Amino acid sequence: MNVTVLKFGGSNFLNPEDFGRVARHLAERLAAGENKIVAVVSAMSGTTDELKAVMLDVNKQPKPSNLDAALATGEMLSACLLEAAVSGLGIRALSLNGYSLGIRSNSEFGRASVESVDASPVIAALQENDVVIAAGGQAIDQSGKVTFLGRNSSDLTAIVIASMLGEHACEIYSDVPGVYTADPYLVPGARLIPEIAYTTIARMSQHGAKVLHHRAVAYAEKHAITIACKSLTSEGAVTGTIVTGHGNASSVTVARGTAVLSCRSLAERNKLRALLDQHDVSAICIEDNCGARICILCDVDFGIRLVALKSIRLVSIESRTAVTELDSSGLRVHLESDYEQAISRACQIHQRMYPATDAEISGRRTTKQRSTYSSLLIRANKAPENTQ
Ligand SMILES: Nc1ncnc2c1ncn2[C@@H]1O[C@H](COP(=O)(O)OP(=O)(O)O)[C@@H](O)[C@H]1O
Ligand SMILES: N[C@@H](CC(=O)OP(=O)(O)O)C(=O)O
Repeated sequence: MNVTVLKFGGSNFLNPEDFGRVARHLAERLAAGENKIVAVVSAMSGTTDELKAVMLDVNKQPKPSNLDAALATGEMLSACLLEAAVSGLGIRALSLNGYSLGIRSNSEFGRASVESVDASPVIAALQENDVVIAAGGQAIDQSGKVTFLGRNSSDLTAIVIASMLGEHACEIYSDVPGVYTADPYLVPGARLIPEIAYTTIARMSQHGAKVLHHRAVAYAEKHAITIACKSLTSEGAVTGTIVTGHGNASSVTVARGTAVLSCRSLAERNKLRALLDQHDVSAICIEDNCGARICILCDVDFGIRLVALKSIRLVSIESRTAVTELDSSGLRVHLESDYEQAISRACQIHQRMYPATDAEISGRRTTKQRSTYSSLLIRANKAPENTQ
């Protein structure tokens, strides 16, 4: 069966009307001759943070499995809303979620790893429907509990589904058309990279380039899946970057909310480093004269929980923004306590890498629109537009 696999990130869903916009794009693709479509969706922009905050309001230390089940509802709702929008256009559509997708993970709640896949539920759904919608970032463990695959992990779900269906390509839609030399919302003059190697984008992603998830990129490389990074505009889909085996570019990344852990000795820090590596948590040792420190760059909550589970005693944990320059000579990480300071530093580094024109320098940073949890619920209670 010839299947097109696409993923729509939370940045595509700022408002409930956006489900209709994505549904119309899927309808156009089918009308243009595509056979079957799997659309993987993320929670609406900002929803995962809001769900987490609500849970922590109710219980400061929820069971990890309980928290995962709550976070997964963000993507489950998006999948239901897209199913409603697509079927409202008269297209046969069905949504699946962690319980029904056929993706199994281990039980490392908070950032579980995919262990096995069974394509039969998705294939059965595709036989009966033209569009199958999958809730991203979730799976089930051995005991049937839903697990969360980590922040921004819907990309991983899309690549896993493409691979399980034997496809060699996956389209990832975001609010930017592709991978840039820096976050284009923060650094004026950031340049679009038309083709980039898996290893280069994976490193950028581990250091804060959210546009693609590094574990999704690693899975794509292992299973020879080409990723097309795209954006849905009023003129249709635009492709900005293709991720394949080639392409390199210097870049600067900004990762907000990284955790700097001060250990009691170098030996303890090395032990901690080994533990984080073993669980595939990106971290770097800080080599300076300020003691034995290590910085967790992604999966921060999961990393800190691991440390607590192993009863490793720390001197302190501090939050920092990490600014990383990546070029052919390797990478350098700068840690800043002030976010605005971190952005200025990123801009300076980028200006050194890619001297900008006056127009680019005077360009102002753009901000993103975020929806709120309460407005989401109020709007989701309204009848879908196209279901008369
Ligand atoms: N180097 C980069 N290239 C493109 N986008 C980047 C980069 N670094 C950070 N970003 C950010 O990644 C965002 C897209 O990722 P994300 O917010 O997770 O989108 P989605 O919800 O669609 O998955 C962009 O809006 C941009 O702010
Ligand atoms: N629940 C995930 C959803 C996800 O993957 O997000 P996105 O595709 O919008 O980066 C998160 O926000 O972490």
